[in-house]
Amino acid sequence: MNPSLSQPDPSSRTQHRARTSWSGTGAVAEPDLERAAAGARILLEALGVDLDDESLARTPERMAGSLAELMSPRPFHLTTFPNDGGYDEMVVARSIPLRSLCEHHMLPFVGTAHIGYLPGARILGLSKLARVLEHFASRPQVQERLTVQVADWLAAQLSPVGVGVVIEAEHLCMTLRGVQAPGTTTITSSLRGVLREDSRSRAEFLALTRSPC
Ligand SMILES: Nc1nc2c(ncn2[C@@H]2O[C@H](COP(=O)(O)OP(=O)(O)OP(=O)(O)O)[C@@H](O)[C@H]2O)c(=O)[nH]1
Ligand SMILES: [Zn+2]
Repeated sequence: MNPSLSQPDPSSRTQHRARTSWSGTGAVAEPDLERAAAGARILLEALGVDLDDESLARTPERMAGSLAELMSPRPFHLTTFPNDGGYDEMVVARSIPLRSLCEHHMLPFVGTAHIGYLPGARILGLSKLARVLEHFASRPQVQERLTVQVADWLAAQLSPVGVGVVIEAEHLCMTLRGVQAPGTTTITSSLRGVLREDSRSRAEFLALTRSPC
């Protein structure tokens, strides 16, 4: 397991690598783009696509590159600051855009996330709430696991009093194909600490994720 994702780091900046190698979390190894393009060519031809057309000639390479891009989290460092002011109310980043890849169909799911926490001794650089989402979204995923991974990571890295993650997403495998239920979105949530145990804190967090700007 990548130690930077499992252990709180005493320093305020922890580098998070773009690629990870452990199994069971949807993480992927370095891509072999040449082999991926060859595979995409076989797939498209088997599906009856004519790749002789000039416009499609490089489609296998583009397809391989696009999928690899959706599985490539950008590296980021964790930045935290001492909570000198003793801030003890909720910090919530709302409507963070999300794109990920359904691990069953390799089709995108897209939506928004609301991520918040009740600070303890340290506060988090705000952009890191979006960066950690992007980190775990950039791999073949299921929405439930993504939601839990973001909450677990924040709980482990920040030791906050509470953590809340709500994700609402449209799965193209459900809206464009298969059952074809356009407009359906799926909501998942993961709460830790006080946000899970205290009904008023939970209600406050969930209200903040819903209230108009
Ligand atoms: N729980 C969960 N299921 C997902 C997610 N993304 C896709 N799925 C579901 O994964 C399931 C895969 O089921 P299968 O029956 O093997 O696949 P399928 O025959 O293509 O199913 P249909 O989509 O119903 O046509 C489908 O029900 C998808 O809706 C997710 O993030 N979480
Ligand atoms: Zn799917």
